[in-house]
Amino acid sequence: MVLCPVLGKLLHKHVVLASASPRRREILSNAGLRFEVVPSKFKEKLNKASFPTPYAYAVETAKQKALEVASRLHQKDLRTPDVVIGADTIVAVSGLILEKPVDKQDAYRMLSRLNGKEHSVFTGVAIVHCYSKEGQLDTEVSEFYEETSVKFSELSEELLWEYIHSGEPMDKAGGYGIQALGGMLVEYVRGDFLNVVGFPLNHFCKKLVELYYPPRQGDLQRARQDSIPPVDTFENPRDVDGAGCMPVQRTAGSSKDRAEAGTDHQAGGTLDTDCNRMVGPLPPFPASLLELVDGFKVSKALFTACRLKVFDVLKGEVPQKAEDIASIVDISVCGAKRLLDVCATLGLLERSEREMLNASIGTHKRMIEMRGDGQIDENTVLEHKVYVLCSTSSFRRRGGQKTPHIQLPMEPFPLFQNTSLQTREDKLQFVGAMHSLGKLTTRQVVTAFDLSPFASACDLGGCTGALARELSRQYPRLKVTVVDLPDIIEHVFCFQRDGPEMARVRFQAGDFFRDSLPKADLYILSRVLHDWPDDRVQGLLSRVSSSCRPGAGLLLVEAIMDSEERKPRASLMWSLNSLLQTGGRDRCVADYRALLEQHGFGDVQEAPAGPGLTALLGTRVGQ
Ligand SMILES: Cc1cn([C@@H]2O[C@H](COP(=O)(O)OP(=O)(O)OP(=O)(O)O)[C@@H](O)[C@H]2O)c(=O)[nH]c1=O
Repeated sequence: MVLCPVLGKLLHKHVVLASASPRRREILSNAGLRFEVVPSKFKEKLNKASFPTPYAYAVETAKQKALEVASRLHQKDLRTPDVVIGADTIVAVSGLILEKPVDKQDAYRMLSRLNGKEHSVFTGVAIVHCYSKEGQLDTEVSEFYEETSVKFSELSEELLWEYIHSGEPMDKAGGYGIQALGGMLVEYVRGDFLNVVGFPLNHFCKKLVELYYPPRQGDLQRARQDSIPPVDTFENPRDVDGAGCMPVQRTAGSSKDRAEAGTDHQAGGTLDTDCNRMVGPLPPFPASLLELVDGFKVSKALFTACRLKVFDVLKGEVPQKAEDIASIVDISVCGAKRLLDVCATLGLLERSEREMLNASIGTHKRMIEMRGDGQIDENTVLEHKVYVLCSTSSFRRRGGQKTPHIQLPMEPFPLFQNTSLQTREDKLQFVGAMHSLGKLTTRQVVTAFDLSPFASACDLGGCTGALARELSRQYPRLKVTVVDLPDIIEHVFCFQRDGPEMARVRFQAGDFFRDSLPKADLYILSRVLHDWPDDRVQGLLSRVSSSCRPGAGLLLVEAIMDSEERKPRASLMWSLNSLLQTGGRDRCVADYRALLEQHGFGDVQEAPAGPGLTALLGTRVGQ
């Protein structure tokens, strides 16, 4: 159903309907929108004569209603909503604007004017997005109106009075309610019926599409004027979590469990009767695609090594140590080791013991240097933000000091403070990339161990909830809390479609280094620790450990290197990446085991968790 994802955009937002109209409430809740009702106190007394058209008046009134509620909630209750919806319905006939009648005589005057004539019903709507910036309310208002033509039959005086005495006209614009007794007065309607009732739902959905899925150039030509455009700009609906399309072959589980697990009509595979988990074929892992995606990092590493003149340093026959190379080319030892590791894996350098030898790239070096030396516009050729980060300067010591480690801002993870992730589009692209990457291995990660003994889980740094959704799907009794930075949680609605399994998933915006952690039986740190240097990892694990009761679990998932000698290329590239972005580093299994044990987790088990990933599960021992 195409409309669902549009309203789904508001799913994880605090939406307020600034209206006392029971009709508006019904129309929107019937459509599946979740919202709070806070009637507006704005007095509908704008000077009608000052508006060029009746609909301009309705739109302005709708806007003022919504803004009044937004600022009241912000000031008094200190709970700034994300979105406030305001609406105003008026009837326009022969240049006159009719609102709600003040008494029966007024209703009679209105109905008499409409008698036997065609009139217009306008509803103005304002969608106000609210942001709290340093205690101040900031708003972005989107507004529109819808017009519907309504024709009344010739009605007798007796009928009009009978209708007025029914009481129905009193709280309705123009003095009638088309959805009830007033329907008998109407000969025909041209346009959106719900617009007359009080809320133009169809236009509202189109507006949301416009706001949340701005059309791309090509789409504009394809989209028909009167249609709701396709809404899968971010993801193909088939690809949206919970929208798997393989038929279910069920072997066990009550219908309640199935409903809770969201397996009906949705996920592929079968239920494993032992632990209620879904089993079944996994989609193929796009290894070669990922290699292509990472291709730019490989060439960037090569260019960087060229520009730093690493190959010149190594052109003699004498092998050199990473420490010496670092000193000659003036980069940190840590950065040099990783860069040299990558070069060795790429066959650009030969390694002997802990030293490096030049390989045979000499004759091609000029060409490589030219390509890597400003001839390519990094921003235009490869619009990947990490690419820009991987510049030579990132490897250089800051301020000429001999620091043992590259210094980068790390308080907190500078995700959206990063200059390359400033616009909403950039952020969405980044969060989308993390979401898609995470989704590739969620099934393997959550089934690496049987997690059914746990009743609650907390996925720290769980991003858009891809893993949480799979956990909930696989373990129908598990309640999952996802903790991530507000900048990420804000975008969850773009990537998560509502579904039964999401009913047991909760999102908590916060910084896991600082804010208190939710209580849970199982904590998960999936592909988190490699992003951080040792002191931060120690701090985080100690916080997790003190939140755990004895018997609680800690699941670590990482692209763990086999050993110092056998490092898969992907791990090395990630290692370089996390060094440049957050100062993190890769660790081997023994390192992670030691970390778990040091923080009170025993009985550490190890299992593969998808291509290149290893999962470690430790159990908190008694204090
Ligand atoms: C023509 C027509 C109107 N209405 C109702 O008329 C009120 C308009 O007044 P409003 O000022 O836009 O809204 P309100 O009810 O005062 O609520 P609020 O949004 O708080 O100002 C709304 O209720 C509408 O449904 C019907 O129920 N059926 C109809 O056929």
